[in-house]
Amino acid sequence: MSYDKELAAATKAAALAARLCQKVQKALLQSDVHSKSDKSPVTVADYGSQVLVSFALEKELPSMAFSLVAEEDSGDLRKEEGKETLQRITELVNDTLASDGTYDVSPLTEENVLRAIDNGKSEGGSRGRHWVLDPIDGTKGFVRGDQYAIALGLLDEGKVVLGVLACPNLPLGSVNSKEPQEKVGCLFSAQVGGGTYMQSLDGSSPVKVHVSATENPEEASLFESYEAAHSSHDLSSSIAKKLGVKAPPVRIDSQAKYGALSRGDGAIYLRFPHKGYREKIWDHAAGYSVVTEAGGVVSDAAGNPLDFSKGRYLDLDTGIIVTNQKLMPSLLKAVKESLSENASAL
Ligand SMILES: Nc1ncnc2c1ncn2[C@@H]1O[C@H](COP(=O)(O)O)[C@@H](O)[C@H]1OP(=O)(O)O
Ligand SMILES: [Mg+2]
Repeated sequence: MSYDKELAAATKAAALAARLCQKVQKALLQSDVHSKSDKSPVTVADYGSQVLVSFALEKELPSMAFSLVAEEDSGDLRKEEGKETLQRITELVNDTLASDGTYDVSPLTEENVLRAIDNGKSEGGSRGRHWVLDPIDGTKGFVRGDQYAIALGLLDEGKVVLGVLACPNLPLGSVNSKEPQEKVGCLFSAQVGGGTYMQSLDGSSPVKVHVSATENPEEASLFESYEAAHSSHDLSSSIAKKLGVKAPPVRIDSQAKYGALSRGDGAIYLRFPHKGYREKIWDHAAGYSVVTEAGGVVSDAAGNPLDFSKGRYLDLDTGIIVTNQKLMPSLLKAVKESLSENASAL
């Protein structure tokens, strides 16, 4: 089965949302120290991105039954204290739609905006089709001026069948390059059985990408979260040592890690959240599709495949590990040993 139409729609939707996020991040980084500590720009961009994805998907695929599992809901915006934020989101969404020019529509009202956000309330599950969206994945990176992603996947009968990752700050060349890179802004897209493609966010033609083919951990570079609060750096350091990985870990925010891995910038991604954290499907669905279609393998720490059919959360054994097919057996062995030796690292 082909998901060409859905993939084209998802690509348009994510690229449109990325424009809005870029606008907000630029203003945020130019603002003074006082307003940098203000959390509202990221809130406005988060909601705004969700509105544009929801709006664009409905416009592009009017005949598809619409279900969206997304991170934000409109509860806070419907309260008195959310009024000003709602106004700012509505303005930003309308500005982005007008400057983009793809959709010739009259400006959205605040009620349209609230409804578009609430489209994201679906619970997902193992039946039918569900879009899965993280409107800004990696909010900490977004605020710091680093990496973040707009991550959109599609589930069909509980399986991820396509994924799009818009990474506005990811260089088109390797993240390991020592040369300064002028071109930034990548969009990765994948559908089941169709491979993974990367294009520049400003619209170059897509090129097919593959994960690294290395069988030698000494040559492999390893990705992990920038934020130590999101994933145990101690545990990944112990795993890297066991495997014989030589290079220091590369720390990147968001699902941009999956994108960079899918084109072979690194060969391993380790994610070990601290005890009690529950992974959400929108934090992995798009990245999972992009990496697996590029030839990679994604599993939990026990080697089980990820199950996206259980609703908004992933039920996992401990962590998420990603690499190529050849390295997976030795990676799993190192993960199991390190987990039993360092259980307290989580
Ligand atoms: N305590 C936590 N442990 C693990 N992940 C977290 C935690 N808090 C937030 N996250 C989520 O981790 C993801 C990004 O992590 P990283 O950049 O480290 O890969 C984001 O989805 C982020 O949420 P959000 O999407 O709201 O930023
Ligand atoms: Mg996220």
